[in-house]
Amino acid sequence: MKNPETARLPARSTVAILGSGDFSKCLTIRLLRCGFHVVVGSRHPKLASQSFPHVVDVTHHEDAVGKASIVFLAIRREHYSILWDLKHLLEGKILVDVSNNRRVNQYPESNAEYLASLLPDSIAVKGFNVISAWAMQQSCPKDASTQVFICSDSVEARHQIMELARQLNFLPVDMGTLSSSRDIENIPIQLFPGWKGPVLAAVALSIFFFAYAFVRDIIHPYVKYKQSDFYKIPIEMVNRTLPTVAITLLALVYLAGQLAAAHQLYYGTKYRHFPHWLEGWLQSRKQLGLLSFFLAAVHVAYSLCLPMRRSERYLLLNTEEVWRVEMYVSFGIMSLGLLSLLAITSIPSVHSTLNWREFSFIQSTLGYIALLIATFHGLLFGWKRAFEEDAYRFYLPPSFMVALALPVCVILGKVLMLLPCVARKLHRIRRGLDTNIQLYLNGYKNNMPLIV
Ligand SMILES: NC(=O)C1=CN([C@@H]2O[C@H](COP(=O)(O)OP(=O)(O)OC[C@H]3O[C@@H](n4cnc5c(N)ncnc54)[C@H](OP(=O)(O)O)[C@@H]3O)[C@@H](O)[C@H]2O)C=CC1
Ligand SMILES: [Cu+2]
Repeated sequence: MKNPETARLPARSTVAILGSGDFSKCLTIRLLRCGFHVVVGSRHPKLASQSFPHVVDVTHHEDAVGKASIVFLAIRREHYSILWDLKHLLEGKILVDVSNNRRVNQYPESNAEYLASLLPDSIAVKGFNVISAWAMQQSCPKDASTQVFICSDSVEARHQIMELARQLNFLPVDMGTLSSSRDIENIPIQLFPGWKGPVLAAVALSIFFFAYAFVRDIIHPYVKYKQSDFYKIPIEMVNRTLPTVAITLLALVYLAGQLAAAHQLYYGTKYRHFPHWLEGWLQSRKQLGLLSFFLAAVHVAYSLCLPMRRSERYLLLNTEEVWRVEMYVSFGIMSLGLLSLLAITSIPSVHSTLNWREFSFIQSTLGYIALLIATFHGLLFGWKRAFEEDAYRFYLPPSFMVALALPVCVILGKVLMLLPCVARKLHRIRRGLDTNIQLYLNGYKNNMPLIV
């Protein structure tokens, strides 16, 4: 078996592409733009050449692979059998498999491993499959969407293709041996893999809080006073459910971190694995936070479209009431503002402009502050109602009170966690004061008082 060229790829070197479909066309454009020469292999070169720029050499498969040491396979896995006839021509060449499947784990082995078993004398490299044809022909902003994952059993070939990716203005990510190709092939076809748990949690909480409010605020008046409030379902009920779910999700974001800290404290080490469920929970904090943000934003929209009838009631309210309403609206807006900051900083291109400390300051410190303010928003919304007798229907308290239980616990948990830090700081300040007083007294004794 011949070795692939190890030198860096000089510009104007030739790259071959088999297949003349969308991916082939877009890859050709990118290669040309970055100074490479391209030769395309097609079953019908005459026909295919019409859709490529003139400088591209569109020819038969045999001819194309003979002209380059790197060959991109822009054909589907189902058609890899045509490579069998080119076997001797492809010996020692680097074959880049860019293919994707329609379903996760569609075949027993990954496409790249299948290719390697089909042509053992060539060098299979997996890569570029996460880039869509459309993104391929874009000029290239440097963000997460330009990452390409590359793997191969040949270290040299892998490095050579990573270098090529860099020259095409992509960000190559070294994924090691060809056994990673299955994971790489699954990347573009997973539908929101990290979102399943958080969305299920949001849906379950929504159903719970909606049913809760429905029983309390619709069924109860109906049973007790024959009063029909069903018209409240589309706006009032929904707007009662949204903030309760939003604040519960936000509390869940921080509860996971606290459980992790408790786990570490309990076992006295941070090198012990978290249980599976906690690991999953920790990894879905970003999604939980974004869902919370989304629901809070919708809650604001709903609140705005609740008729401005409240403003008339202002005339009837006493000063204390006006204060309460003003403050609860203001806290709501503030916490939404902070939540949008959290949401924006979790976008990869924004995230990458922050260092680790900045990111954790925004996501952790400001996140807790957002939770605290949102809790105040809820408390101010109904501090009086909680103590009124008719607030309890079927012995059920208003849903905002149920929803506030978890955030309050999480905030108390954080305060508990902060206590040792505060105590240590106080201790340090006191020790500092003690020494200063001692110095002062000593100085006083020696007739030279110190100013502290
Ligand atoms: N389109 C995209 O956005 C992306 C595509 N990919 C992957 O790139 C590969 C190509 O995709 P795409 O360009 O969209 O597909 P197309 O269907 O547009 O093109 C595939 C090409 O394969 C050749 N071909 C078709 N049938 C046969 C056959 N029976 N035998 C041999 N060759 C055949 C044809 O070229 P000719 O007629 O010249 O021989 C055809 O142009 C796929 O594996 C896909 O998974 C990966 C990432 C993104
Ligand atoms: Cu609110």
